Amino acid sequence: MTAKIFIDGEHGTTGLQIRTRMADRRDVELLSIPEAERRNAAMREDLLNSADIAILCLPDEASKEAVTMLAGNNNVRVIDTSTAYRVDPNWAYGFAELDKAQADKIKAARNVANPGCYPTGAIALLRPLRAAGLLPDGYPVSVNAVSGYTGGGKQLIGQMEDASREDAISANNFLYGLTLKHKHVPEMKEHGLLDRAPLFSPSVGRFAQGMIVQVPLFLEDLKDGATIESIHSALVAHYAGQDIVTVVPLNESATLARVDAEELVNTDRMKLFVFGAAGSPHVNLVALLDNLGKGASGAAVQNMDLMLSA
Ligand SMILES: NC(=O)C1=CN([C@@H]2O[C@H](COP(=O)(O)OP(=O)(O)OC[C@H]3O[C@@H](n4cnc5c(N)ncnc54)[C@H](OP(=O)(O)O)[C@@H]3O)[C@@H](O)[C@H]2O)C=CC1
Ligand SMILES: CC(=O)N[C@@H](CCC(=O)OP(=O)(O)O)C(=O)O
Repeated sequence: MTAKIFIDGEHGTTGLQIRTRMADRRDVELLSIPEAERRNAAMREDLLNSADIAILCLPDEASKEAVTMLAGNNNVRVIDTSTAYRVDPNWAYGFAELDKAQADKIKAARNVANPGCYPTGAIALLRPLRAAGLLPDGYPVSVNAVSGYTGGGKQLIGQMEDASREDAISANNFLYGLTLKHKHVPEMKEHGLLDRAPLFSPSVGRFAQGMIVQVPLFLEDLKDGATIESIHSALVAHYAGQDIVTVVPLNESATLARVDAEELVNTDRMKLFVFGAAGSPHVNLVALLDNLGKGASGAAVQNMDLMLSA
């Protein structure tokens, strides 16, 4: 039996990429809304309630509205790509590699909150170190990141690509979130198992897709005896047995002169690096991903596949 999938927001950036990923699939039937009707609430409600899985690719408020439209219908499972439910205990967090039990939680879940792009990188780096006891309580975590401009959806894409717009952005690289209150901070804290909110500073570059997330650490403030090798080993052990998140060997990362934010564009994978010289007091943890791949649409399709495999 083919599963019926409705992508609410299918004509937006994340929705379109999910549609593209499903284009050749015979095991799913895509229910579709014409672009001109994308905000037609009655049509959306009808399609949402006709699906086996609804994938919400909408702003937070519209996602909440969609969930309300599904109230009382126990037949529809939901994957939400917005920020609305990512720290809600009633929703499974859609990062399958979070720990050994998470993929099964997603398989069995009625509602799945797809992770944010930046948190995917940050949590991937931090959670294994917290779980292994290497990152002590109270450690002041900083997360610095750069995203391709598609991370800001249709609005930012227009501002970056159409110089004739009144609100066009001419910068090639800019910092934002300057109040340090980005909507992804609670999610990083919760699923990174942190006891203090991380200091998160995001930025955007003039490239469409791609992302680098950095977490610099001072070894002398970690658990006694923590080294670049023990940190790397904790990541390797955590991600053993799957092929979506790769931990780059230390001898390989030691030879690199640079990390290209676009290296994994149009893939659904993520690479993790541990940089630093032997004997140095500092390490820099780095996650490399496509903000629209493992950071959004690729993860949504991975979660859908897990749910369909239940
Ligand atoms: N882009 C990325 O890298 C990532 C995005 N996300 C999340 O995915 C969600 C979608 O983002 P993104 O695809 O980037 O955004 P876009 O703005 O590109 O697309 C959103 C789509 O939703 C539609 N929409 C907006 N409001 C409503 C509404 N009330 N009813 C029906 N449709 C509506 C928009 O229509 P219209 O054109 O009329 O505005 C548009 O088609 C957001 O929650 C975002 O935070 C998550 C991870 C990464
Ligand atoms: C470059 C850019 O603007 N990025 C977005 C985050 C993109 C994303 O991950 O969306 P979610 O919030 O749904 O996770 C931002 O900082 O608001």
